[in-house]
Amino acid sequence: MHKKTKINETMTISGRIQSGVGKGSFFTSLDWVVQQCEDKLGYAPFPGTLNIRVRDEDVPKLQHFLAKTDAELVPEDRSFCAAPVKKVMIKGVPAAVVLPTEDVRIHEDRILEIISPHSFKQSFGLHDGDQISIIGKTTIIKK
Ligand SMILES: Cc1cc2nc3c(=O)[nH]c(=O)nc-3n(C[C@H](O)[C@H](O)[C@H](O)COP(=O)(O)O)c2cc1C
Ligand SMILES: Nc1ccn([C@@H]2O[C@H](COP(=O)(O)OP(=O)(O)O)[C@@H](O)[C@H]2O)c(=O)n1
Repeated sequence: MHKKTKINETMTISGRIQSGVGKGSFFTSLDWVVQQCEDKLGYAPFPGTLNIRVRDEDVPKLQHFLAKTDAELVPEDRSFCAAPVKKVMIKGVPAAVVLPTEDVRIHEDRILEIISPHSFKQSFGLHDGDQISIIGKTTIIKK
C-alpha cells in the first residue's frame, strides 16, 4: 500500500476588477459579519466587496483553488446564509474570497468577491478593468 502525501502549494489566479451591483457594502457592514471577520480573519472588512472576473485560462483552476476554505461566517438568524471564506493575499495585503451559498449568488462562478481591511481601489489607485492577481494556498494529494 502506498502512502498518500499532502503537498501544500500556492496558486495564483488572475483577472480583472469589475463593479458589481453595490450590495457588497451592505453585507460587509452587518454587525455579525464585521464581528466574525475580526474574530476569524483578524480585521474588520472595508465596506464592500472587490469583484474580480477571473481570466479564461484560470477558470479551470477555480474549483481546486476554492476547494479548501479557512473559515465560515455564520449568521445569527436564518434570514442570511452562511458564507465560507478562503484567505488569500492580494498585492501583499491579507484578503479573503467570500463564497455565499450558491442560491444567493448573483454573479457567475468566475466572479470572485473579495473582502479586505482596506479598499484596494483607494489604496492602490485601481479601477474597473485593471488586472489583479490573487495568491492562495491549495493542497495536492500525491499517492
Ligand atoms: C459576508 C457576505 C454574506 C452574504 N450573505 C448573503 C445572504 O445571506 N443573502 C443574500 O442574498 N446575499 C448575501 N450576500 C451578498 C451576495 O453575494 C451579493 O449579491 C453580493 O455581495 C453582491 O456584491 P456586489 O455588490 O459587489 O455585486 C453576502 C455577501 C457577503 C460579502
Ligand atoms: N476591499 C475592497 C472592497 C471593495 N472595493 C471597491 O469598493 C466599492 C464598493 O464595493 P461594493 O461591493 O459596495 O460595490 P460593487 O462591487 O458592487 O460595485 C467598489 O468600487 C469595489 O470595487 C475595493 O476597492 N476594495
